[in-house]
Amino acid sequence: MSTSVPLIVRLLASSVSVAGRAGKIVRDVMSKGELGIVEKAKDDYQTEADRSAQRCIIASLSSQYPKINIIGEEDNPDNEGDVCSDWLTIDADKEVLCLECPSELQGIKEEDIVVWVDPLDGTSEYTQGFLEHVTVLIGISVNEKPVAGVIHQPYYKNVGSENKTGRTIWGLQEIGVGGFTPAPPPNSLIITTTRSHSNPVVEKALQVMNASQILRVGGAGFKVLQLLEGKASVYVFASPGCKKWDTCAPEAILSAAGGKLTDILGHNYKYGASEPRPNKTGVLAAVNADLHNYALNRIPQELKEKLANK
Ligand SMILES: Nc1ncnc2c1ncn2[C@@H]1O[C@H](COP(=O)(O)O)[C@@H](O)[C@H]1OP(=O)(O)O
Ligand SMILES: [Mg+2]
Ligand SMILES: [Mg+2]
Ligand SMILES: [Mg+2]
Repeated sequence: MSTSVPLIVRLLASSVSVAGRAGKIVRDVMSKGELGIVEKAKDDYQTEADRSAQRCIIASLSSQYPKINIIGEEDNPDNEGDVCSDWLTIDADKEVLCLECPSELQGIKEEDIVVWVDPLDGTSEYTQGFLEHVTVLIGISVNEKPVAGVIHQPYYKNVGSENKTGRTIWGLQEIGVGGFTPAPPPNSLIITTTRSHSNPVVEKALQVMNASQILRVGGAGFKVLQLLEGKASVYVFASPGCKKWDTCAPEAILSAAGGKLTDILGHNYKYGASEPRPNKTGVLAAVNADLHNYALNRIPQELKEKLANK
């Protein structure tokens, strides 16, 4: 791959390709039927697909970009078993390689980059058969800010080309987004939120929204896709359950599309390598600032303080 292409663009193009390869591993594990489910903690599962997809992504990216700090959700899967040679993916998406590089990212070096990998977002839904909710997330942050990202949806049904399963959405700050058709938010207020990690505080933050509909689906990636495609207006999750790998890629793509992802108090998360992994103060996201503002102002101060002081 020509190194005349700026690093951040090459890395995004590599991430698009390897996310697709990881998505195939996710499908292959499911079709083999041996999920190898491990309960890491209460309501927190990991399957062979999570482990193998992460090994594929981290081995592929670190072989090409050895000085980038890559942080994955699954603890040290590379210590368990090797990486199959046909998982190693070093090609790069041709369309993305042609993208312009944002001016402020031209001189970025590998040491400036932290990549947050969620090899399988929506593990609960994966084990329960809600396969459309499953995504592979690769978030690229520079100096603690999410600047680019990939959401791959392994089970997306491409209408018209039945044999091609899956799609890959990407975003690059200042340049834009690709891999899908953006759509405006719905006419009435539709909220998207968790289906597998709710609690009374999460429910309270939903009630105050005065929404016409509440969609309960799995995965941070899938919810942000709903915002981008106009299926929901706001993503509200007043819980510390999500981690940096859940939100880095979705935030980068949403921001590149003109949207906003913050915590429940309206503050931005930082994505430096030393940041605490949990997003302690929840997730609030919308495809434009007006909807984000509306939702932020609907949440009562005491609920914000409850989350902030947990
Ligand atoms: N309480 C929790 N324990 C573990 N993971 C959580 C929890 N809450 C949220 N997550 C992670 O954030 C994602 C979005 O949350 P939800 O699906 O509940 O809306 C989940 O798919 C899961 O990611 P993952 O599936 O990668 O472990
Ligand atoms: Mg998990
Ligand atoms: Mg996740
Ligand atoms: Mg995961």
